Parts: sequence; structure tokens; C-alpha cells
Amino acid sequence: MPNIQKTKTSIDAVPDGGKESGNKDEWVIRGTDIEKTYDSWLPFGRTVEALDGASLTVNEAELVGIVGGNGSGKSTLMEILVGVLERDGGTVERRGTVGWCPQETLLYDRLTVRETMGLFGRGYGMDRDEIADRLGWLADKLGYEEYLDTRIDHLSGGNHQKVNLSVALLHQPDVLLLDEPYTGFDWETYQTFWDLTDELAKQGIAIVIISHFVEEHDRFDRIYELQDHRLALQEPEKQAVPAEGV
Ligand SMILES: Nc1ncnc2c1ncn2[C@@H]1O[C@H](COP(=O)(O)OP(=O)(O)OP(=O)(O)O)[C@@H](O)[C@H]1O
Repeated sequence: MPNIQKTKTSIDAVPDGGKESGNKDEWVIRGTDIEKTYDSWLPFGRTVEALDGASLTVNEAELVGIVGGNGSGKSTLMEILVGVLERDGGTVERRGTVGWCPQETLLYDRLTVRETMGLFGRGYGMDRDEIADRLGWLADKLGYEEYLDTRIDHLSGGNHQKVNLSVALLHQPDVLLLDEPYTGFDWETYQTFWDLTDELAKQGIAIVIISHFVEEHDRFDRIYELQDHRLALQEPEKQAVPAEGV
């Protein structure tokens, strides 16, 4: 199953928590001097340098943002941090379980929402009751209870994204890596999303959100900007205004 990296089991009996709140001094992901260049398949094709010395640290219970323009390398970085894409250089260290919500969803069209969660839940090593409890909690939180028996390819874009997010959250990971997680959400769901991230952070879960545009800067512990293939901490005054052209 592509969207988890398991280094320890951490599925709690309580579906909506049970974890102690985290320690913001304890790192859960550390990336140092990450490098990635895409080679061309064609003999005289162009190579694309995506990352050249990108470094970041994410601690328990932190909400960290990564912003950057289209093509700046955000998804490349996230895939390397999750462990589904090989890097050319640098190091990545992870502690605990990782939940990943990719930009391109990896859901099977012909399965219902419930079947999807059953499939991923079993892949995560959860039993039937754990899956049912957690799914009930997530569907209630994100408001898609009435679609549990709907096929994935019959969902609206926003509900599809809610299920995509729920797959990443199903096994109560220690770190959540979310690539443009609120695309397609209506305003109410967008607010619910932030309530949920607050609640998860209080449980000690570290959350990394990648977006080309971050609006509510106060919610984040830190925001990195991906520019010239590297990460730089965004200055507080710059965080107060949206990036030009958004
Ligand atoms: N498989 C690939 N082969 C070749 N080049 C690639 C590949 N994947 C990404 N790239 C290139 O690497 C660069 C970074 O891409 P990436 O998708 O990481 O950017 P991004 O910041 O996530 O973009 P967006 O905001 O548009 O989603 C881009 O120039 C892109 O065209």
C-alpha cells in the first residue's frame, strides 16, 4: 500500500484520540540537504532540478506549512519525505507512523467509501471494529456519513477529497503529510478541516500542509517557502499578506 510508512504500531483503542499531547521539542521528521533532479527519458531531453539542498524539521504536535509556486518542488519534497520517491542526495529521518494525503488521489473508483476504508484499514493492520469506529468518527467530523455506501467515482470532488483525507487519517498516524488537502472543500468543510487539525495537533500529531497558497498564517507554527529549490523560513511580516498573483 503506497501511502504509509510504518515504523511502529500506534493505533489507539479510542477512535478520536487517546494520545498524549505532543512535545514540540521532539522531532518526528528531519530532512537534511535533500536533492532531486528528474532525468529525461529522451537522449537529448531536458533534466529538471527540483530540489537542491532542501532542509526542514517537523516536531510533534506542530502544524508546519510549505508554500511555493507551481512547479517549485512541493510535491517532490513531500513524496521524498513520505518515502515513495527516491532522492538523489541528503537524508530523511522519520519517527512513528506516517499518513499521506497525496495531491493525486489513489482511490479505486469501483469501491464504495466503506469498502475503501476497509481495504486501507486492513493494509494498516487495523481490525474490523477499529476501522468501523474510526470511519464513523471521520465521516461524522467531515460530514460524509450519507455517502458511506456510495462508489468513489460517484462522489463529488469535495467528498472525494474528504475520503482521500480520511484514508490518511484512518490509522491515527503520528505525522500527517497533506498535499493541497483542502482543494474542493466548501467553506464549512474548510472550517471543519481546521477544527480537525487543531484537535489532531492537541493529540500530539504533527501535520505538514503543502499548498501554493496559505491564507491563515496564525494557525501554523512555522511556514517554509520553497524557492530556488531550497526551503527558507517565511518571515513573519511576509506571512501576513498573500503571495502576489494568487
Ligand atoms: N516525474 C517527473 N519527471 C520529470 N519532471 C518532473 C516529474 N515530476 C515533477 N517534475 C518537475 O519537477 C518540478 C517540481 O514539480 P512538483 O510537482 O514537485 O512541483 P509542485 O510545487 O508540487 O507544483 P504544483 O504546485 O504545480 O503542484 C516541476 O518542474 C515539474 O515539472
